[in-house]
Amino acid sequence: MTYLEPAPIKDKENPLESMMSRFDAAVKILGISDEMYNILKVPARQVIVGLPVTMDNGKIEVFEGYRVIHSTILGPGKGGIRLDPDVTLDEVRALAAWMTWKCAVVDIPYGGAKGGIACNPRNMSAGEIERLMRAYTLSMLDIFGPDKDIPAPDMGTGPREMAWLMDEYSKAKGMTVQAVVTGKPLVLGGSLGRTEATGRGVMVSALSGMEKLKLNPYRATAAVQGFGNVGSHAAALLHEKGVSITGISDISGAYFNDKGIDIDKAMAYRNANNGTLEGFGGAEKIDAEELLFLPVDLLVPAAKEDVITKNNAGKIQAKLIVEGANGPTSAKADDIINEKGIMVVPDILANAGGVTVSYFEWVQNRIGYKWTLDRINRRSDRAMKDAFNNVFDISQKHKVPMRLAAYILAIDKVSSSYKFRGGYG
Ligand SMILES: NC(=O)C1=CN([C@@H]2O[C@H](COP(=O)(O)OP(=O)(O)OC[C@H]3O[C@@H](n4cnc5c(N)ncnc54)[C@H](OP(=O)(O)O)[C@@H]3O)[C@@H](O)[C@H]2O)C=CC1
Ligand SMILES: O=C(O)CCC(=O)C(=O)O
Repeated sequence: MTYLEPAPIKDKENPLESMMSRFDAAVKILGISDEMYNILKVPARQVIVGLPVTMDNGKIEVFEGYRVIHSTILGPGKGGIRLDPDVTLDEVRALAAWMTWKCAVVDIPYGGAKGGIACNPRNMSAGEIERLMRAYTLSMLDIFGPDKDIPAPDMGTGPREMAWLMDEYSKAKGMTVQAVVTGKPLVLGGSLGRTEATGRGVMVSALSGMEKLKLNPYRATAAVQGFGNVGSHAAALLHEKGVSITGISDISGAYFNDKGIDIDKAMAYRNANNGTLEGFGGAEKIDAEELLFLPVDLLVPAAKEDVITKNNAGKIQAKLIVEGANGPTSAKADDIINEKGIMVVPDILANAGGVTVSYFEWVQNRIGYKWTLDRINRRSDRAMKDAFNNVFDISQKHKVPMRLAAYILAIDKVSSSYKFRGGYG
């Protein structure tokens, strides 16, 4: 085959390599042409910007920001913005491609995009973050747009940052443009249910997986890595469905209680404690990585990518892994996990509840109407359940794990849409 070479990769387990390795495997099963392979592989647009920001001490610091639009074949680019010191262009490229596949898996009319700024929001004041977000938005004025590319929250960002983005974009355009961004505060056109949406989709995926494995949620135990937007809501909603959450973690470490952790208490503690679980008294503090190896039925990695690797996958005891984070399992760990017979509901399916409700937010902004929470939850639960069943059926048909099945579904959909549209230039 005459495939374009991927960008040089220093770290052998980086997320772009992991994404490409699954993409390659699915492409082989689908028998996609070399030309289509290259069309789907190379991002449609990659933007790198320098962002000078006046810090509180009066000095100017320059941050590097990225936006990658992987594909607009199914619709406008869609994907969150990440603030994290580890952000790199390769990471954003992988995350953007995952958005393309994710939107195709849950059947929403979007392409895939992602943004990131290399910075440490934990060490920045609200004012510094606001100036950074506004600078980023101004530098992306020609990229963003309700019909072009619609950002949303990801690690390190939430409704507050989306409000600043909407405001800056709207001022530059001379009118209020709600639909340019999703995950906004409710008063600015945010949607009911968006805050919990990703965690809720994780819960629906976990219950669907448990059903296939004949695990009773009322007798099941779970460990959740990451206690931010995705992890904390996933833990709370699983707890509500009867699952005993025996392990949780954030950057401060991991916390274990074999009788089950009171998740409401943990959330209240974190909210009152500057966003961290440090010092949480409802559980014993254990080594952070040990959380992955706890004797639980369900493991939900909901922090960041490449936490499950070839070096530690062998120690996982869970029967079911539901990926709340994007790319938490490196491609090199897949075989080990598959050999152990662990069922994995992959990221591009399991965490798609967030973008699904983002899509509902965008629809509501465009029709100028608000839906009830009940309507939103029913529709997103159904979208998640349908997507789970579609992926499960493909995995049975091709006798492949759920991850590969999800890529097959997505790549088939995007490539056939491209063929119908034509216009190869
Ligand atoms: N927000 C969304 O709607 C969606 C998010 N995702 C993905 O889910 C993941 C989490 O995102 P989100 O919840 O929004 O991000 P948040 O920033 O809200 O939360 C991230 C959480 O992970 C914790 N964390 C970071 N590094 C580690 C580590 N090494 N070990 C344990 N915990 C760690 C953070 O701890 P601390 O707070 O102490 O820093 C925090 O609790 C990301 O992969 C994101 O791409 C996917 C789909 C949608
Ligand atoms: O809500 C969205 O539009 C995107 C969320 C996101 O970044 C993701 O699913 O990884």
